[in-house]
Amino acid sequence: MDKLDEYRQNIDKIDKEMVRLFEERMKNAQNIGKYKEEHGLPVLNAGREKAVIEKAAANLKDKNLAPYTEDFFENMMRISRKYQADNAGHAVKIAYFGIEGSFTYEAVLKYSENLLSVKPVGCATTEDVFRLLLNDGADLAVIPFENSTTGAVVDVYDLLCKYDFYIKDEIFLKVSQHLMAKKGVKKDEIKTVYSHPQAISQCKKFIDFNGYNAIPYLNTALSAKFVSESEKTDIAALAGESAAKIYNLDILAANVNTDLDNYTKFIVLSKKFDKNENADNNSAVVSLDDKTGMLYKLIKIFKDEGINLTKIESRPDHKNPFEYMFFIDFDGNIDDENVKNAVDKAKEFAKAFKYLGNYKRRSVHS
Ligand SMILES: O=C(O)C(=O)C[C@]1(C(=O)O)C=C[C@@H](O)C=C1
Repeated sequence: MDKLDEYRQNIDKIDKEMVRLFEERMKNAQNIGKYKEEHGLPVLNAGREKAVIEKAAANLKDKNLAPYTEDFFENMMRISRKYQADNAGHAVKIAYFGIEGSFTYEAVLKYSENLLSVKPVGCATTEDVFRLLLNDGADLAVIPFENSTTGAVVDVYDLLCKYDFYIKDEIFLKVSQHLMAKKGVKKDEIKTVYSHPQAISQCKKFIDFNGYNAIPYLNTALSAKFVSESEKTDIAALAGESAAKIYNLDILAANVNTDLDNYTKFIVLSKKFDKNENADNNSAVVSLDDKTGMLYKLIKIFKDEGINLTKIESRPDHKNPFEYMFFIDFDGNIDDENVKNAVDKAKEFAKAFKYLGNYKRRSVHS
């Protein structure tokens, strides 16, 4: 028996023992999952995960293995969470854009800190997310809406007009893009980078400086997966840190987005309108007749009710070329008398007025 066979035999024995321990661990995770469901506790416990990872690293004899151990435990607890959610009786199904490791997936995790069991369901395109919610394949949907560097995620604005869903909440996430490639690939070998068009725009300076050929891809995490599965060694992806971990890629350059304070706002969509007494922000989309002073008159409705209009974003009206729809946000709860009045008056005044929801305003620090 040569040395290779001997090492492999050792590994086989270790794996057998690991499978036994894995099964035992998963059994306990399942019990914890049941307990949490019965006691109304969320599956994700970020504090506990941090403590588990720190304890595992502290137990190492060879400290060089610390980053690998952290990776190993992070992944194991991700699997454990998924198992808990898969076994839960009442998990909230959340449709989201992308696959595990996408920024939207991170947003779902952040949102699920406040929920009991959550089953994230990944979708390849933003419209697939809307379709899944429409066809009862999900209870809620999470979708990117606006980025602090590149602005509106325009197709989502258009989909909000096409489908009749309500915005139920918003989630802010700091977005850091990293250049990542297969293990062993050097940065100077890279010629082509793949990513979502928004990520490509966010990293434009870095791409231009390095002379990369940038190819748009469906999603940041999908581009990372594509790179990990490709035979090519001159390609890289632009994606987040968790995508690098999940798809086993090396980060060759970190934080390559032009604007380092780069945030994305995600919205949570629901089919039904739920009243929320803490809600203090309204969204609507309005179209107006193409006549002098119409926008002024719309704004005046809110001013006269003493309501702060916090956003106006115009988007082309696809049914009427070179006419525009106005996406507006305004303060207040829909049960406030002045908000009700303003909405009623705006509905009467506008050519079309679609109320998009009443939810709690969050900030990049929340
Ligand atoms: O300890 C818990 O609360 C668990 O649910 C178990 C576990 C784990 O696998 O260790 C899984 C998910 C939590 O986010 C934290 C830890």
